[in-house]
Amino acid sequence: IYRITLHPLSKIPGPLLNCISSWPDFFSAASGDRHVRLWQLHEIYGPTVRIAPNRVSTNTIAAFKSIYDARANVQQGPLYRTFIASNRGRVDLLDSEGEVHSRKRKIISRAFSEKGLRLKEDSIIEHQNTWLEEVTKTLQDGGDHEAGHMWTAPVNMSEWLPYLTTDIVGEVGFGKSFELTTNKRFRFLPQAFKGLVTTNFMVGHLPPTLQSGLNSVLKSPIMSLVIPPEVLNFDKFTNELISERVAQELSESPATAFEKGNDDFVTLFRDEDGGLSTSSIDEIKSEATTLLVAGSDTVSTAISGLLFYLTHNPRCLEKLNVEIRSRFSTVVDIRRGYELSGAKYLRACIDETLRMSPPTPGYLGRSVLEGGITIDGQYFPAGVELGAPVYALHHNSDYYPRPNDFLPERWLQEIDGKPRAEVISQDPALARAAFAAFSTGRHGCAGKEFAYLEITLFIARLVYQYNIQLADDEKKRSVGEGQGPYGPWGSRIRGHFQIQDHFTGNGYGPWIQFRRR
Ligand code: HEM
Repeated sequence: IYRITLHPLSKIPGPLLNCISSWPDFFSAASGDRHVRLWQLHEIYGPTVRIAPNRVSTNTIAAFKSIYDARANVQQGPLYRTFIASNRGRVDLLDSEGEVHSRKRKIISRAFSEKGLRLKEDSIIEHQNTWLEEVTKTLQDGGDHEAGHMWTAPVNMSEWLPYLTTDIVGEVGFGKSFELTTNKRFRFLPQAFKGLVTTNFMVGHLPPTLQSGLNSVLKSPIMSLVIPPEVLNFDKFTNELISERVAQELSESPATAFEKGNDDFVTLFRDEDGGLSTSSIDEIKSEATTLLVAGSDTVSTAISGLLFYLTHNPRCLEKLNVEIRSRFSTVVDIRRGYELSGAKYLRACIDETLRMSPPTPGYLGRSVLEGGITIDGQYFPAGVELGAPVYALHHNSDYYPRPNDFLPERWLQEIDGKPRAEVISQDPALARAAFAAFSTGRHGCAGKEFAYLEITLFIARLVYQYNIQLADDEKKRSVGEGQGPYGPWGSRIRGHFQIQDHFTGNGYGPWIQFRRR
């Protein structure tokens, strides 16, 4: 009764069950569809909704800016304590606060600086070339180069792209390619990432009393009896990976390492004297898990989504083909620089994909600190959890007219030489302001520029060299799409790439075929 009468959040609208118990939000998180459920709640209850006794969701730009502002009076919410627990009590960049966070962030940001990106470009391209060679090796049954029938067999992007993005993050982050693309040995990794985030996401949404109990269990060795084998293998894998890389690093003087252009996370964590102390090594281990997951899962979901939307919207694919094929005269020229950053339609397609099916689609909760915070004119006291869920913001029709249509044009000032206003009633500045795919503020994505580079190079080099199409097999064509008129509200549109929200989001498909131009 207290929770719906005298509680400081009692005036905030929301379903009665959510206001009195944390279980409905837990079940929503466990289902993988919490992002859609939050969108539904905003459609019903308006911009501010109480989604659990002590948890509020908002879907306005002002709230998004205030909650995630670098100086906002908040800290990472309870979910992040579960991340710490499952990382054996070690605190990493994503879970840390204050000075610890600033120091870690400074180190990790060096990897994604202008110089860092320049150093990594060759490696990204090399991995993408290997991947393309591998997935285009098998022609469809009856395929015959001579006869001009050269479509490859359909390839499941959400199975194959994680191999590529894991290879890339391994190479640039830890100086070691895992070679998932060409070798089956480490192909358990993407499943392990998924298992780990899904478990953490569920535990992190249990009612508070149960959660703190389970967090202690997560830290204890007894967990190794119940943790799925691929997650245990992952733990062993990161420990061995870092130990091996550290031994190699220590065999080189700091000057040699930097001269050789080593700028992975191991080199970056050297202290001012060039040493690598035991605490730094422990710190690298704690960062490894986050970086491997944050840097691979997200990018593969983004590229899968983009291939889904391009093959479902032939008009957009055609425009993109024309843009890329007319800007470059050879694939070798497709690198960072003026021509690639001038490919505005490509960037608009990427942003529209990240809007429609964001790889981190959900509610990134923040706990209000002593002194409280005012959001959209409303005061929230210390202890309340606040968040502006990415998917709900991205489908808010006040900011994005026709929110379920894939319209890259909404991001452009000029469309085919005509002022944008004549083509679509979308203010690109408003679209930009409500864009939350990478979040913002102190914990905003550290790898944003790296992610754009990876996706841009991949798509530009792909469409320059290949024609692509959705699998011609009826069953495979529908993988990844919405469920049609009988599916749940918010998941019905066939042309909408569906994702599951487990903190990072995963999709299924699309199955794509390639044909060399
Ligand atoms: C399309 C791709 C990506 C998307 C949509 C994305 C999105 C995000 C979001 C929303 C956050 C904030 C999470 C939170 O507040 O809980 C975040 C944080 C982070 N991301 Fe990304 N990310 C992407 C790619 C990458 C890549 C490629 C890397 C690195 C290789 C990376 C590294 C990080 C790190 C280290 C953080 C934590 C930052 C901090 O807490 O200070 N991300 N990302």
